[in-house]
Amino acid sequence: MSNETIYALSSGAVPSGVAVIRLSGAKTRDAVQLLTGDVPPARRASLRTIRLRNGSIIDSGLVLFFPSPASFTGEDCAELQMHGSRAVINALFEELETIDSVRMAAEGEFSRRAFENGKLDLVEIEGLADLIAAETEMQRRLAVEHSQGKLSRLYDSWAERLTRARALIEAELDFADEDDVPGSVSDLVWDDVGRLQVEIKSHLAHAHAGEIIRDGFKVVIAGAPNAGKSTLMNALARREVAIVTDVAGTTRDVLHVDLDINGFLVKLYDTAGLREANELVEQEGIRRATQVISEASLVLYLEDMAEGTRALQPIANAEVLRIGTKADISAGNGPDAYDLTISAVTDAGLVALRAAIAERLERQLGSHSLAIPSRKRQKDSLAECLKAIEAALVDPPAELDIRAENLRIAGNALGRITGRVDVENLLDVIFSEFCIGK
Ligand SMILES: Nc1nc2c(c(=O)[nH]1)N(C=O)[C@@H](CNc1ccc(C(=O)N[C@@H](CCC(=O)O)C(=O)O)cc1)CN2
Ligand SMILES: Nc1nc2c(ncn2[C@@H]2O[C@H](COP(=O)(O)OP(=O)(O)OP(=O)(O)O)[C@@H](O)[C@H]2O)c(=O)[nH]1
Repeated sequence: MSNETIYALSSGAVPSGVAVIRLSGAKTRDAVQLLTGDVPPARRASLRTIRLRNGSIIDSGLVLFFPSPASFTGEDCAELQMHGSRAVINALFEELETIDSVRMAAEGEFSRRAFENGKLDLVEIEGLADLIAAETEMQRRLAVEHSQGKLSRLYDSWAERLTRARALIEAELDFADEDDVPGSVSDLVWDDVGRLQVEIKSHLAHAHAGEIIRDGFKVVIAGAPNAGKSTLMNALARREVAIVTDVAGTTRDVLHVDLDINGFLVKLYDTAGLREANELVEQEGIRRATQVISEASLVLYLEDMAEGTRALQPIANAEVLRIGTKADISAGNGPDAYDLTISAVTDAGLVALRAAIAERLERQLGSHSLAIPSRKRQKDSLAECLKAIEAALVDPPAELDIRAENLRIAGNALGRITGRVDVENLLDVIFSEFCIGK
């Protein structure tokens, strides 16, 4: 596979002002020569006319050549920066297809080659995928942290400590008879493994924050029919996402919008009004509402202050904000009955509500660095690492060779996160997340 040269459109949707077509592989130099008549000086943007073999002009563009190994993939790479029209790109691609062992890249194939050539590790690759998908400021910051190797360096340093510990234990095993490895060496080893255990535990405890930043903070609007749930959803989304009527039981399906609150992704859900329903569709709606409420990080529990109608209690493991609605027509039982009162008609209370969501979110996240895991894959391997360390430290201690074996298992779990240890079966899953051209 890797002796083929790949190409793809790496910039966004066409038409665009400029389109970047990337090439990587052994035939890159030949392809550039064929298209432009020469190979421009390394890493310098050079304006060239790009032609078909028969001499007719496709377009003029900037051409960059990155000789191996100093390129994104580590192979010979080139970029053709052309006018971003479908016709220009099609003509260029057709010409590239005529070159032997040059073909269109698959999703993530450039990044995969960068990984295979040791340019990026798996955490950096995942960070890059997250960076490309980032929509909010905090997602961007987290992704930058990952893509720049901050997390990888931490895992590598932990893996090194485990290796050092094992080396010292092996020495103790080898020289046990000779009595020349002082007992205190082994004490130092286990002290450090103990400290490592504490560090990994605390790191893992922050995974939840990483997941919330990457995947979003789930906020669910719940309450009795007609409480004003869909109206609030529309007001927060600033568009008509949900149907609003004065018919109780209008919302059936769970509706969803993404909000950006203080740079955090907030996933907001509108649910069917909670009541004893006889009708099948509404019952199903309520079942779905109950389900999403149970997964929420924060529930906005709405009550129409004019009606004072009490909904069925939602089943929330999450924090609940009690919100009195329709403040323009009723003050209800007074503000004390609610955490907040709002009116979607006058917009009263909406700024305070956004601030309250942000406050709950930031409180649930806690404040710490962004060198934290954000994916289940990372979390699972860290948990595995921790389990093996625990086994190595269990009291009363096991035989020394068994303890050393547990340290080896722990180190491998860390190595799998960065991809330095057997991960072949994971690669297809990870790289399929990318778009073509990355
Ligand atoms: N035009 C263009 N812009 C781009 C990219 C690109 O590929 N092309 N990138 C693509 O993601 C990002 C920048 N990331 C890059 C990362 C490494 C290398 C690279 O050539 N690395 C070599 C040389 C390093 C050096 O000279 O300092 C290497 O690592 O050996 C290039 C781009 C964003 N902007
Ligand atoms: N005066 C006033 N009316 C409101 C306000 N918010 C919603 N309403 C009205 O209350 C009625 C019900 O609003 P919806 O947003 O559909 O209520 P819901 O809770 O989504 O209702 P279901 O989908 O049936 O569960 C509509 O007629 C809205 O126009 C408000 O702040 N003030």
